[in-house]
Amino acid sequence: MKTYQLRNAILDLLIRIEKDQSFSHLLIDHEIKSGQIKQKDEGLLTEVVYGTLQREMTLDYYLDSFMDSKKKMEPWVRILLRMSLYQMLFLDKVPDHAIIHEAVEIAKHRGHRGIAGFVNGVLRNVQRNGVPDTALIEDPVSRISIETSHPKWLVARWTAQYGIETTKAMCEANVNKKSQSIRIQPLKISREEAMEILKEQGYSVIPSRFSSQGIIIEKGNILHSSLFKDGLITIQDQSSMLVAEMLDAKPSMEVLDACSAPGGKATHIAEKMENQGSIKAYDLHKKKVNLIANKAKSLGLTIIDANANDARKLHEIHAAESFDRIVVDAPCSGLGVIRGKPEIKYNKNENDIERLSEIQLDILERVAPLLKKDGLLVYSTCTVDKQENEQVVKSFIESNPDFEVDSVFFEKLPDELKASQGKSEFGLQLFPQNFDTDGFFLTRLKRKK
Ligand SMILES: C[S@@+](CC[C@H](N)C(=O)[O-])C[C@H]1O[C@@H](n2cnc3c(N)ncnc32)[C@H](O)[C@@H]1O
Repeated sequence: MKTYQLRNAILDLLIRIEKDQSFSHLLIDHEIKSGQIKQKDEGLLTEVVYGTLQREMTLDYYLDSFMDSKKKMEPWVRILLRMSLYQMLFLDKVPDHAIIHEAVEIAKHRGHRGIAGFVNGVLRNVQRNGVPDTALIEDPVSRISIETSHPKWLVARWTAQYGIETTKAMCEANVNKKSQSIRIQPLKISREEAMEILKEQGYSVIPSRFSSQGIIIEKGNILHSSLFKDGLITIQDQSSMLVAEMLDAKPSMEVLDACSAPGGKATHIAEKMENQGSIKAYDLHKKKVNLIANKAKSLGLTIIDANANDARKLHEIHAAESFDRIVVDAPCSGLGVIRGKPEIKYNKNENDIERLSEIQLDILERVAPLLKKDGLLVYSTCTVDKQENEQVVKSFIESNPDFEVDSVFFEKLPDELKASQGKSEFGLQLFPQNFDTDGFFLTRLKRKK
């Protein structure tokens, strides 16, 4: 694919993401799987699409200093300017003059000579004069907001919860790359064998410190590995692997996964149970239930029974005290996975957090009676917001005195997490800046005897 066509494809993707409010990672995966993009171009496509989205507010701040903000502009022209500027400022793969030349060509074909001239003018201006110095923004919250492209309300909220230094580190981590991680299917392959094969296939890999099944991919796109195609591994963030590690489900146990799709944690738990016992997996959305069944099938796991249902209604079909283990991997704002899904930071608001925290508590309250006495329940989210995490657990414990945060949970954590900044009496908060993981919260509750 010529670079001009590649950049046109990138522009198309960015336009679709903005117009349809689509998830970037799904569209990128779809584009790559469509076979339209050469393997050698995948890296650049992914980098420019993610990078442009990640840095959108910063790029707009720069662009607005070169343009009359009242000038009406078609949305695709701004997106073209953003992606060109992103490449000029944050990538050193292509010289500026080539980036500007291609942007002008695209503008000419999509629009007309006038637009091409405008695009040329703005980008040449940046090339000549550089961009404004954000260090001059005095208010620290506004500065972090512009420099790391996070909405101001979010920076202010995190600052109130964690302080300015942690917030700055978190926002900076969110605009930088994270390594991919995978989990082996231990009933089919050992971690050592998988790592050997991956090295032979040209990947750079290291073992995860958080799960004996985890491998971190430092270089290479795992979607192309035969291990993935053969169902020997599954893609999962290291933080998510902690859920099954901490659930401590044994073969032959009865397990409930109340919010299960697409089945990342349910399949991990089934592997830990050596595919013996039973896992009842539910998700509110019917069409997502297939994802659980397909994932289980591809990994050769048969103990997962996946069905559509509302976690808040499971007491209608399951008797009280019928499960040894329960997982509530709750629907959440996703503010911990901004690195992989940058649109989240622009689309979510404080009302969403409020609404979600009520749903999370409701799910916990309704599912909890299904746990046997002395049983364990893991509550987790992929967000860093205290209201969805610590606050939910605190409220739950206050109104359910037969449950307590299990002290053994803290003893079982990997050593470096035991001493980590995110530990509190309610559980463990992982931040994206600390261990190359997603932002993730988990805790383990025990039902007293
Ligand atoms: C964080 S995701 C779960 C991820 C999954 N545990 C995994 O590891 O692959 C939360 C899931 O909860 C589902 N959900 C939302 N509200 C629900 C409800 N009231 N009952 C059951 N599932 C719900 C969503 O459809 C979503 O798939």
